[in-house]
Amino acid sequence: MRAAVLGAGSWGTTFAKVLNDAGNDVVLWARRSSVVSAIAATGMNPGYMEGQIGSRVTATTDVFEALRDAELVVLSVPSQTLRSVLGSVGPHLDTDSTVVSLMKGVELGTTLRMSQVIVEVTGVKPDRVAVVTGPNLAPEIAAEQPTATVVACEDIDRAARVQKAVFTPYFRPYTNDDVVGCELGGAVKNVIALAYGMAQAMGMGDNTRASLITRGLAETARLGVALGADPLTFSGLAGLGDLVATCSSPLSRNHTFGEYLGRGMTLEQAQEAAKYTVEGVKSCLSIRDLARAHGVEMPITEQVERVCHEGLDPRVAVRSLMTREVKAE
Ligand SMILES: NC(=O)C1=CN([C@@H]2O[C@H](COP(=O)(O)OP(=O)(O)OC[C@H]3O[C@@H](n4cnc5c(N)ncnc54)[C@H](O)[C@@H]3O)[C@@H](O)[C@H]2O)C=CC1
Ligand SMILES: O=C(CO)COP(=O)(O)O
Repeated sequence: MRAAVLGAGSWGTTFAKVLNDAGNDVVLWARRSSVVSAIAATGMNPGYMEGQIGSRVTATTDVFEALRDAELVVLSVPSQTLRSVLGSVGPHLDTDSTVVSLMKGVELGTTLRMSQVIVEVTGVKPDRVAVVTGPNLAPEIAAEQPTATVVACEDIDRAARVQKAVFTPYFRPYTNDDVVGCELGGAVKNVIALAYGMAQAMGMGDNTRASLITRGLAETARLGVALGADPLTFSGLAGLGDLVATCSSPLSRNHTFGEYLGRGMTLEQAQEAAKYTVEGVKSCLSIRDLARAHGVEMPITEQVERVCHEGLDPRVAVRSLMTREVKAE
């Protein structure tokens, strides 16, 4: 297949390598010409991925050149920038191309999931949009460590075609037709990983952390079910799998950012220390709004939002969580 990957950050670059290794021709779109020059000269994208991206991958700053004849159009930019990146792209998509979202966020203001933003801005039908998500820390995949993932699409035949296109001995994709559940699993786990990082930095132990993962999954599933997701999705790779990987890994940017906040940094200080995409910091607001709009209780998400955006001390957030009225599991 011919694939375009828009966004040459950590995951976009690594996914270009996966596509290369699965036998596809790939054009990687980067905003900065320095990134394109580095890839042309060395085959690498230093600062975003270790090692060679692959001989079938070329890079360009011209988005229309990247999109030409692309059967797969893979989107991997920070969630809150997707709408502007897509602005001029719609008319340049091939009529039967598949648009693949790698992003894990919910748009601020609209509370739309990334696949919904794609449909709204480009006009493609929802069954042409696939989502790739799961426990997929990019540095581990770049090192070819065995990883499973999910390709979710309403059109299961299309999901199977994407599955074939990204299947390598180190990257094992499963199909799923629950786009809503898979996307929400990916977005909410970033918020729970912020809480987990805070708890870890405050010296809290394994009971606390297991409680956060379990109750975090419970509130994710509650929101998912309210929005029409299959509850089983949350016990799979896009739910529990990604939640465990992101919460427990020092490679996770959300986990690390949570640690900064747990050590007492302000949001601004943490942002100064972390010059990379931390989706949960913005998505905690949109996910909270989405939950409130559907009458769904998401207490961990509510407290993470208050720590991030209202300056609440994380210790006070923990106390608020623990002293809520008791109830049935
Ligand atoms: N890094 C990882 O391990 C994984 C990341 N993801 C998701 O993939 C998405 C992309 O994340 P990463 O590649 O990790 O982020 P990153 O911070 O490594 O790279 C983001 C890329 O987007 C570009 N960018 C930033 N603002 C832009 C704009 N306004 N217009 C166009 N391009 C812009 C940056 O120059 C950079 O190339 C996120 O939603 C993230 O949650 C999903 C799975 C794994
Ligand atoms: O989504 C990820 C792993 O599946 C990456 O998580 P971070 O964005 O926190 O690094």
